[in-house]
Amino acid sequence: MKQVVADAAIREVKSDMILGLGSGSTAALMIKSLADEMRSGKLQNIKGVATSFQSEVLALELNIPLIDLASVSQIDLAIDGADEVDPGFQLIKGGGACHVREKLVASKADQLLIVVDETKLVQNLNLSFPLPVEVLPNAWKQVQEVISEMKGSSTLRMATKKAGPVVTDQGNLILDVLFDDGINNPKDIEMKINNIPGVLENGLFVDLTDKVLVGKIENNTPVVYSPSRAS
Ligand SMILES: O=C(CO)[C@H](O)[C@H](O)COP(=O)(O)O
Repeated sequence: MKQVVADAAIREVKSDMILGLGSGSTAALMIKSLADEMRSGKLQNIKGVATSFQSEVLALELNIPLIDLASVSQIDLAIDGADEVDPGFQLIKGGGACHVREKLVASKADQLLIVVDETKLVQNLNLSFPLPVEVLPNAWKQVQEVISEMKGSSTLRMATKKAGPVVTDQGNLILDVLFDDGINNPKDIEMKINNIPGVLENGLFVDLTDKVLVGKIENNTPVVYSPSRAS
């Protein structure tokens, strides 16, 4: 499912574009498909803007030319994965702890294209997938206390192949937050969390997404569709 949706995303790319290169497993497949199209000459003069150390390393390995976020005034198209997508195309991202740069790139892009498999579509955000919140290392406990006053329970994200917490590309920590009733007003929660001292950014992407491509299995065959945004 991820491969077909990654391939479908590349069909939206045109030569001479500056592209935001997302993070995560679906975005990684998209970056590989992009490299294939560039190698075959079907896409020319593409420049990528990485959203993470992961996408930067992959693009370098695949000889996709990169430019720094600070040196571009505008990005034509950003393609990225997501952890949850609601019917209004509001998102939770940051399962890979990359949401700070992902949001910077998405905000600078003319178009944000999200690539997911069907399991990521939800009616209400945050009922099962916790909202990632990037916090300064010495502020995590204090932020956790404020979030609990907002009726959110949070856990410090721990690394799996390192003792101790996950450290982001910016050198910060991640709190994964679940609200008792999920998130019904993403715009409000996004602002309230970002207003807590010590918070750098959270994984709510509000009113940024232009199009979603969804991969699903139909009659044992992976297919892609693009749902309409609910108003
Ligand atoms: O936001 C992200 C990383 O911070 C990813 O895009 C998100 O976690 C989806 O990843 P995957 O395609 O592996 O399911």
